[in-house]
Amino acid sequence: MSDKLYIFDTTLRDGEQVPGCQLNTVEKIEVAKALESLGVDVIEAGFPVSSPGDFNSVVEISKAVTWPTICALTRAVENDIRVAADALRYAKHPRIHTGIGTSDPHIRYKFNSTREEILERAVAAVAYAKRYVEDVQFYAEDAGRTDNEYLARVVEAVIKAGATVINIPDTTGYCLPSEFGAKIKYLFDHVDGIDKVIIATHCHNDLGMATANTVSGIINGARQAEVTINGIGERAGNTALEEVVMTFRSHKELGIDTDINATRITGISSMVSSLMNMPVQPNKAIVGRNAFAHSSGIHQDGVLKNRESYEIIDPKDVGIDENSIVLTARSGRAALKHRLHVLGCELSSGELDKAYEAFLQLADRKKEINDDDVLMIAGQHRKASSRIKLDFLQVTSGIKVHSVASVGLDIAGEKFEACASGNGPVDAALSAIKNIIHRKMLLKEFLIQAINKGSNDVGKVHMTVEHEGVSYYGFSANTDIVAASAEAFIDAINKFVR
Ligand SMILES: CC(=O)SCCNC(=O)CCNC(=O)[C@H](O)C(C)(C)COP(=O)(O)OP(=O)(O)OC[C@H]1O[C@@H](n2cnc3c(N)ncnc32)[C@H](O)[C@@H]1OP(=O)(O)O
Ligand SMILES: CC(C)C(=O)C(=O)O
Repeated sequence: MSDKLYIFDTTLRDGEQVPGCQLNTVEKIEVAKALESLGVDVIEAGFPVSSPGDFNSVVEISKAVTWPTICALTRAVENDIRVAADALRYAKHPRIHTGIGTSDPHIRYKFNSTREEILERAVAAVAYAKRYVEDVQFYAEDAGRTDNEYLARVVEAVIKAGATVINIPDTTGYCLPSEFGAKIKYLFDHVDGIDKVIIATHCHNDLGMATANTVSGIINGARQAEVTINGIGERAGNTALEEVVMTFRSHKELGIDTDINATRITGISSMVSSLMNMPVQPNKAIVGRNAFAHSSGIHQDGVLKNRESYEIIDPKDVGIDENSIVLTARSGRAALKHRLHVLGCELSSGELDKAYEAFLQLADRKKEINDDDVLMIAGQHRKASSRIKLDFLQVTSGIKVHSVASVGLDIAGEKFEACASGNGPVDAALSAIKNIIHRKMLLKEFLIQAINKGSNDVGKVHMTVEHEGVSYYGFSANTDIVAASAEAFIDAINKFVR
């Protein structure tokens, strides 16, 4: 039996505070429903007093969502709490999240106050919120930099006032994981009544330690993790939901788990990223596009032999069909062979060696080799066993000059050469080929496509050549589109010349 870790998602409150990430009510409902399907326990839907739009979003999310608790944030201010309670009136499980800064910098600079006064305001806010809802969560803002002894006094007092959940935020992302874990342990060791409430972590990522701090807090007794999808949030962001969930799924020996349906993680990550115009960095844990991509030969070989060589999570567990083997100049034969196999091309080991040489030459010119490139390389091997092969091709063309091509063909081991001019380089090259192959041939279809973007890219040529009333298809791909056209023409001719 695992201990349950409650997931409190604040994508729609702390995440939405980020400049450019604001969502309208319809979009927020869409995210809230996705969070519900994901299996989060609490959705922090907004800060109702902050604007009529945010108030309305909390109202509508409360109506739209059934299972999760709906939480609304307030300051330790009576009007904030009244407005939050009003916004939550349709929630099936409402929670008011109230609190105040408890660190010395907050007390001195933000509030120009004293520890005693702040303690009294904290208790009063919780007691006031209790008039409206049973479930009251208290946050000690900047708890990460709050003196532990004082923090323990505040926590004990708000528990006595009726708080059901106590949130210990590392608001400025300052703590070390050991320090944050020790803080949570200190509270468990020094606060009367702490066993009656749930302790929550709410860590920011200013030093890149949000997830580490959250995990450390949970190992030391916290049972609610406050997180956002993709880790979005103020400044460097909040703890990422996907990282916490998958840490506990990966470390079963910790005996802690969530109710999250992790196979929905990738889908909701893309949804939030696109609705909030917030791209996910490619190397982001779990949800970055490279999180399950292997691009170096040694890793690819290892993963192809057994996924677990380089993967601690099965991509299917987070909603990705399969990992990806990205072909680059750092890939080896194992990866190329695998891709060829997936594309239906089986090569002998000698052929694979040759294909690999061609692959490396192309990979040094292009950043990434895609399936069309691989097919092109495999196609070159088909060409190698063809009767007619292109031996050489030279073309001159330009503006206000005639295009001229000279072509050399190898036909069953015998060499032939011819020249021709044309109204463009492709026309000249094809005419030169016709001057060697004396057959009636009609070019019926001719299509050139760039495979990707960029002037260094490979061009694909598809061609249909009619001979004696029958159409023959020819294909080639080459970074030189005139060469690709000549090769596609020869590919088609090879199909009717014996
Ligand atoms: C760490 C966090 O993420 S906390 C949540 C942060 N999110 C937001 O701030 C977004 C929503 N905020 C808002 O819309 C506005 O700031 C409002 C509506 C809350 C307040 O607006 P204003 O009344 O114009 O105040 P303003 O934003 O300028 O200043 C904040 C005031 O709240 C006080 N305050 C800040 N936190 C708290 C708190 N937890 N409890 C009580 N008072 C607080 C400040 O001391 C300051 O008071 P002062 O004006 O007496 O000095
Ligand atoms: C309001 C609190 C929970 C917060 O967002 C923080 O301290 O970062």
